[in-house]
Amino acid sequence: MPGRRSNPSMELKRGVAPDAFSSDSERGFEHNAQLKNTTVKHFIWQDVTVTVQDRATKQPKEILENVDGVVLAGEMCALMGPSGSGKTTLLNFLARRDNPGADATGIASVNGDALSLNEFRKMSTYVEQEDALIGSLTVRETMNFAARLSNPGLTKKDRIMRINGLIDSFGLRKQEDTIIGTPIRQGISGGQKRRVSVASQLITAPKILFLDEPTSGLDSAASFEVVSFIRTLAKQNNLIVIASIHQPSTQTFSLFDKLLLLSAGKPHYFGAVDDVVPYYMEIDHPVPLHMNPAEHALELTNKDFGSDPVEAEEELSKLQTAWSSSPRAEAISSQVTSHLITAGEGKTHNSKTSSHANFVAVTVTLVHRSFIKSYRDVVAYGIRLAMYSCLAIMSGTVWLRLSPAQTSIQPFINAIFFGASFLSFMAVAYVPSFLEDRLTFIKERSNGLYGAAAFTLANFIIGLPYLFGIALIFTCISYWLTGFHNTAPAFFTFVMWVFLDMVAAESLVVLMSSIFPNFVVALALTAFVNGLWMCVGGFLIPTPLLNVFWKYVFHYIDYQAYVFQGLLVNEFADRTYNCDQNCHCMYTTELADQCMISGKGVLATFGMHTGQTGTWVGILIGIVAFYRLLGWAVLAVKR
Ligand SMILES: Nc1ncnc2c1ncn2[C@@H]1O[C@H](COP(=O)(O)OP(=O)(O)OP(=O)(O)O)[C@@H](O)[C@H]1O
Repeated sequence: MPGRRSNPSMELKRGVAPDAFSSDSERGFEHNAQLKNTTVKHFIWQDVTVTVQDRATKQPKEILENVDGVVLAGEMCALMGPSGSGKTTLLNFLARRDNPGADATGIASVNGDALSLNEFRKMSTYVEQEDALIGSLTVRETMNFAARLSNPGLTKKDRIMRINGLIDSFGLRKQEDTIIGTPIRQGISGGQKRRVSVASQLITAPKILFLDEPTSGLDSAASFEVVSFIRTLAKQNNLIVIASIHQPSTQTFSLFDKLLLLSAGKPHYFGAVDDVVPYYMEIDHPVPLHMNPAEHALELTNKDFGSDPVEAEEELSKLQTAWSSSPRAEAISSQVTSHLITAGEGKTHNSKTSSHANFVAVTVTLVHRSFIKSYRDVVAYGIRLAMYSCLAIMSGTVWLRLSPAQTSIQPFINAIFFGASFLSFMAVAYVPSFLEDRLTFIKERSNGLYGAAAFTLANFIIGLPYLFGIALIFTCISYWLTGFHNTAPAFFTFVMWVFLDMVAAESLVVLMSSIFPNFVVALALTAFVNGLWMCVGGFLIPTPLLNVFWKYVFHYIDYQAYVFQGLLVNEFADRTYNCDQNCHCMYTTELADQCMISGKGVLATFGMHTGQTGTWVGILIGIVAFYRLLGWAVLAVKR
């Protein structure tokens, strides 16, 4: 119907919910058949109580007390309450997400069934408050990767159909090829980002949708728009939506069907949004004329800023008693109980068609996604490539065209040490990029998309070609400028050592940032550890002189030491250097009578011998594997 096509955002600004103005075909719902919920009739929770240990008194403290609720298919329920009232705690309980340090009791059931976590995860999804989107991907790519990660078994045709349906349903057609946005590249708006977040979670066709503050950070027009799109989809497909929400405008509030109002962990209202005004009338706290009922409810339950805390506490207690003793609360309680009793007649069956995420397919998808990110996002590798190129030019021009004379021996050694340790040191530039990827991983793992193994493997694989490229460019620039051993095998051996050095340095960054996922801490500790490796690596103090503690505890596990040794052997093993005109030799070797110094003799002063390159490469690969495996274990265990 081309004549009727309307611009959703314009309509929304005029305050019309999307379902009121556009047909299914216009908004892409004909592609969304898979979203239809035909199995889940209701979602119920009863007597939900969550206890934590009070930090001050060390006594158990209830942060949620006997909360009940029921949401039927096609309904949207808002969780509201002042800050700290327990909204997130309840949402986490309902969505069966971990809340470390909290003990929870109560029932949360789908059609009255106690589903296994696996079954429940398949039919529900949780959209976090903060968007876990990758800034350098376009809207369509984001949806595509979400589909591939959550449902690797889906055919390409089905995947494209689902994506098209959701892109249309969420009014993102015009932005489908726009990137989400990075700190240096403008992308889509905040409201559109929220829509992409929700849409990408819906690709798994969940029947129950949990949203943690879907409108946070948005202005009221954008909030209304986001909630409208969700409502339309929920109504069209009979989905259950439960969303915590802060201070909705009257318009946004009216898009919800039900409200659960909490204060200090206790219920203050549960029921239809339309009944909020009558309820407050019944308890003698009528909503003032022209006032937003949501605002009124929040004002009554928020006593944080009252002048008299004791009076405020009493007032709150009266309001809570008014609710718990009201016939409405009783009706809800019996409705919940009756739903639970009648359950079991029609057991829930998971209608989702997705197969279990296949490890190889998921890893390939993650590598593909990281690849796009790595070439579009200069922070990931672009800046580092530029930095290492500058470093190579600097190193090559500082140690410029060293002659094969004995006076060049020390500068050669210095150039090797500088190259090996500074390259390792500068790997800290990878910390921000890894922390960003880790955050995406944490959020996607919480939604059951993939685990630490796939993430670790993909992260390792995607780094290799870039690190090899950096090693090659660094060597190409600096190798001949400095005048290192001029043979092809020596050149490629140099590339290999620089590459292995960078792989090990990046693995260390991954390990440190996994243990301490904080930018400053990870950066400081990685720099500290690299500083330690520099000290005990054999250059600043020859290994034979290093005291036993540092030698036996750290030197042998120092990846920089193997790189330094490898590069020294590569440079000196097959070269000779001229002594001065008077045949005074700085190093006495077997070639002294020819007024020359053998490179092997130089190595001997460092306590090094040739013929061990293979062993050192093996050890270095072992260290890389150790860092990566430990990093994987940390990610797997730490939640
Ligand atoms: N694991 C925990 N250990 C100790 N206290 C906790 C824990 N989880 C939540 N709390 C406390 O319980 C209370 C409710 O927290 P919750 O995050 O659910 O509130 P909220 O309504 O979502 O708040 P906001 O709107 O500010 O996000 C807060 O006082 C919080 O500090």
